[in-house]
Amino acid sequence: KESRAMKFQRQHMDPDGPSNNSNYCNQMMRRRHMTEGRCKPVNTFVHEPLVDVQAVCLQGNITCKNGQPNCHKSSSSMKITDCRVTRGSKYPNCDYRTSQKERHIIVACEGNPYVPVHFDASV
Ligand SMILES: Nc1ncnc2c1ncn2[C@@H]1O[C@H](C(=O)NS(=O)(=O)C[C@H]2[C@@H](O)[C@H](n3ccc(=O)[nH]c3=O)O[C@@H]2CO)[C@@H](O)[C@H]1O
Repeated sequence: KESRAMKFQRQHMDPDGPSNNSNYCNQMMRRRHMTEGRCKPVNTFVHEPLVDVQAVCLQGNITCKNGQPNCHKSSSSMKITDCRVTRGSKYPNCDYRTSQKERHIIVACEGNPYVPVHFDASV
């Protein structure tokens, strides 16, 4: 069974990216298995080293969207790509808009070791 930490890495880590091709999201959402059963509506990939994203768990504590107190905001902005499903997208042919950004990320952390398990938002 996939751990929550590994699920976070499968869904949100791509240190080697970004590739500024407009098909990045169409390819990566499939490759990382987020188009099975439904087209995941929104997903962010982070293009920073895993250790840097794991270090966010040690940074500023803030409240998550779901009210839990275990979210943390990165102190610096990070290279990310937002994937958002298009209006014309029809499962199983999931179609995404690819948007490259530099944002502070907000992740929820859990466990021992205390690592990212959920991507809350970018600001
Ligand atoms: N505090 C917590 N502590 C611990 N765990 C917590 C906590 N909170 C939730 N989980 C858990 O995480 C799991 C999960 O999948 N949550 S999810 O909201 O649906 C994920 C969102 C995110 O993947 C994506 N998104 C969204 C915005 C964006 O900019 N970029 C972007 O990628 O969209 C998804 C839907 O919004 C679920 O099991 C829940 O229990």
